[in-house]
Amino acid sequence: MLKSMQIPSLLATAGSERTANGAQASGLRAVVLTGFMGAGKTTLGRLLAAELGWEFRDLDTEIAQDSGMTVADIFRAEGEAGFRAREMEMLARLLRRERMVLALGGGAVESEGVREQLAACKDACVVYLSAPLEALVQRCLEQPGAAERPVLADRERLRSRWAARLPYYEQAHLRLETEGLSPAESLQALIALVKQRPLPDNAPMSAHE
Ligand SMILES: Nc1ncnc2c1ncn2[C@@H]1O[C@H](COP(=O)(O)OP(=O)(O)O)[C@@H](O)[C@H]1O
Ligand SMILES: O=C(O)C1=C[C@@H](OP(=O)(O)O)[C@@H](O)[C@H](O)C1
Ligand SMILES: [Mg+2]
Repeated sequence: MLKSMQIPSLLATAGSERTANGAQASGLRAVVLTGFMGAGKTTLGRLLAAELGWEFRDLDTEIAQDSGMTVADIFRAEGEAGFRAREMEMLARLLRRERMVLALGGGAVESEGVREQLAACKDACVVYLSAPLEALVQRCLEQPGAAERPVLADRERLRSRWAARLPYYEQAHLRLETEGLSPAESLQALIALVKQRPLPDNAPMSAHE
């Protein structure tokens, strides 16, 4: 179980080898980013990992490499259920790793098995990156390959999906609102947020509010 000040001490001297070792010594093995599509999990995850000197893993990328298919191809060939099963299985493999920043896919938390794994992983800190749905969609549409995002394509269901996932995102330990921020500003805010918000234990965010 994490004790207070362990996360702040991890990020206070982020970037050095000493930092990552110190974080390991304190028992924190991973930072996991969650939130809807376009929240910045992949973008900020990579930046945060570089800052910490930790490895960066992206659940979608790992699944694509493992299967030899794109995420869109998996949706087409196996349906969403097939993709969700792959997410659960890949998460179990990745959560064994140390000194890792992990970006989840936006829908991973829909699976109970994913939520259970995150809850059981007491030495990982889960951060929810939030923004209004309209801003998230806008960011996705501005990215190359927007048409390849299967969940984005199903525009009619987007708001209900987003609403259904919110309670799951809110099970994270920390939350960062990114609306109106650049990725660089979000990264600084992410570091500052974690530093300023010591947790008495690794209980979900909702337990502290
Ligand atoms: N404040 C911000 N934080 C993170 N990403 C942002 C922000 N503002 C704009 N963006 C852009 O939004 C997109 C987020 O995409 P991505 O990192 O793939 O999100 P996700 O992995 O959560 O779907 C990127 O193109 C990024 O540059
Ligand atoms: O919201 C979703 O259900 C999905 C989000 C995507 O990841 P990002 O949130 O990183 O875009 C990817 O896992 C897949 O297209 C499904
Ligand atoms: Mg992503």
